[in-house]
Amino acid sequence: MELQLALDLVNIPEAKEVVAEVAEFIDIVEIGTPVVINEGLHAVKAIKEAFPHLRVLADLKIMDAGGYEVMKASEAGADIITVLGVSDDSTIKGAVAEALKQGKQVMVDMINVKDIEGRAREIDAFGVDYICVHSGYDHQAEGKNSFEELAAIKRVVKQAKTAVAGGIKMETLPEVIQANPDLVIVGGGITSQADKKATAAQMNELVKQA
Ligand SMILES: O=C([C@H](O)CO)[C@H](O)[C@H](O)COP(=O)(O)O
Repeated sequence: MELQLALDLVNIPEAKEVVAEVAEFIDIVEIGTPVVINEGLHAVKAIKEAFPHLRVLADLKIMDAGGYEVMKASEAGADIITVLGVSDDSTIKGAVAEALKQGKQVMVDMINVKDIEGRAREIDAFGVDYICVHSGYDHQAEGKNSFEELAAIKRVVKQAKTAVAGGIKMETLPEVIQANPDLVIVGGGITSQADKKATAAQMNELVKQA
């Protein structure tokens, strides 16, 4: 099981500071959608250059032009790029084809997908690398999480790795780990803590034991 740190509410210098603090305890660093909106793909480039040993995920949440956007994120140094599960099949297939060409990986974010099992089964057949269930900020504000959805994709996904994101904290991490995803994604659960390094270290220990 691996741990991904999501950076959402920072600029490039702040992102570098946080990653420097926790780098030894994470496998993947995510340049979150708000960071890409504010800073562009420069943020991906800056983090990859500063931390070449870490895999960098560009959370573009691609909805259209899958091949082109995967190409641009790849040029910036992203190792993994996100595409939305609600997007057209052709968008996901285009993203996968381009990622294969570039030696990169595609993660499908299932945010707001209604038929999680059915869509995960379809998307798994497209050859994506990760399928991620995700409670976004707006869902989290309504007290929701994606833990049941994780169990649902675990039932049907045969080829892709499974991932879970959205509001995961130290207190909820054991429940998440029990469902046995391949990748756990944590943003605020680390970045909002006074001691980010200690929190990332504890989370890493739990994740690696699983
Ligand atoms: O993808 C995310 C969200 O939609 C904002 O772009 C976050 O990276 C993801 O939810 C993980 O962050 P936390 O919910 O703070 O753990």
